Amino acid sequence: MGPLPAVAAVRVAVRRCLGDLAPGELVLVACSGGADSLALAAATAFEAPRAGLRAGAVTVDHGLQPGSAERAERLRHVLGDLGLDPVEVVPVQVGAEGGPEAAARTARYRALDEAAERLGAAAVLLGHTRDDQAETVLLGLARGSGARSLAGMPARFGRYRRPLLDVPRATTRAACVDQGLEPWEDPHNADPAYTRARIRHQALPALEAALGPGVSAALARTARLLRDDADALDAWAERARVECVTPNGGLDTDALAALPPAVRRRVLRRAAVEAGSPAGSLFAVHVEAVDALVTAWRGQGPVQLPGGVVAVRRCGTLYLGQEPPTQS
Ligand SMILES: Nc1ncnc2c1ncn2[C@@H]1O[C@H](COP(=O)(O)OP(=O)(O)OP(=O)(O)O)[C@@H](O)[C@H]1O
Repeated sequence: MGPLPAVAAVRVAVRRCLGDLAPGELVLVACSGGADSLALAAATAFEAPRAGLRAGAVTVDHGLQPGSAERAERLRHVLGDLGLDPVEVVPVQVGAEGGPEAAARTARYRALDEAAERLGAAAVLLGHTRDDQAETVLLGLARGSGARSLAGMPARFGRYRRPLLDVPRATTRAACVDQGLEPWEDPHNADPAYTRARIRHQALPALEAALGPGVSAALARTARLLRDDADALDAWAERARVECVTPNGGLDTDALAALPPAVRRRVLRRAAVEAGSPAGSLFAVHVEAVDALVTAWRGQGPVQLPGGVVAVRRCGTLYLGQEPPTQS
């Protein structure tokens, strides 16, 4: 008898994701002990050896909840019993910058990066599912984000891979039950103090009740479509930017004005980031203010951007830098 459907679905997703790795390479599963990454760990332990790969796991102990160290040790044994080797528990210190969730994420990725370097891993697998992707898109919609944000999480970035982006959370849960695995339920995931939890437990169920089932799948599909669109627009903007650059390092406002707004805003955003504006602090309002120097010019003064960057228009040229250029 073959594996049960949920177990098979997770394994197929993992098999597809590992196809390009060379025999003998090490793949690490980032496992929190939750249903998604536990099902991912079990599937990787099964699939990797069949592809000639080695499979290990890393679990990061954020130390934020009582008993987290003991839980991590128990998980180490569960992962070892699945056949993963090595299995590492990495304790981290979580700072405060950007709020508790962002600080935990920063500490986690740093620990995962270090473990991957130290162990020489070719890939690190994350357990984000189709439902996580839908939640990300809904969050972006609620914030009025552009295509890049609505494109959600990429299936790959650097050494990281997300094999389960097309797999529903219900399937990872069923896969755990079918294999006798007991996932840990992070109380934060149900805590309405967190936006993500409210999206998961209130917003998406309300949408499904009003619009019918399939909303999560549709949102994840939107992410896939918008990723292609955003990639195409980014490539267009990169070519357009080169054509807008003036001999003295500014941007020609006539050339900018001739671009479609979606392309122009990307050119301006990129120019601001290159001038030293941190990408994470540069919002649509900032880019729109710079855009007004091009498309709604009425002699307005410099635009201040995060990171001390200033955008200023002089004689048909837009300059972005730490200091406005001296008048010539
Ligand atoms: N403490 C951790 N140690 C290792 N990897 C982690 C940890 N927390 C999260 N991850 C990785 O990041 C992914 C997404 O994290 P997120 O916090 O959304 O998931 P979770 O609900 O805690 O766990 P899961 O996704 O396993 O159900 C996890 O699937 C896992 O691959």
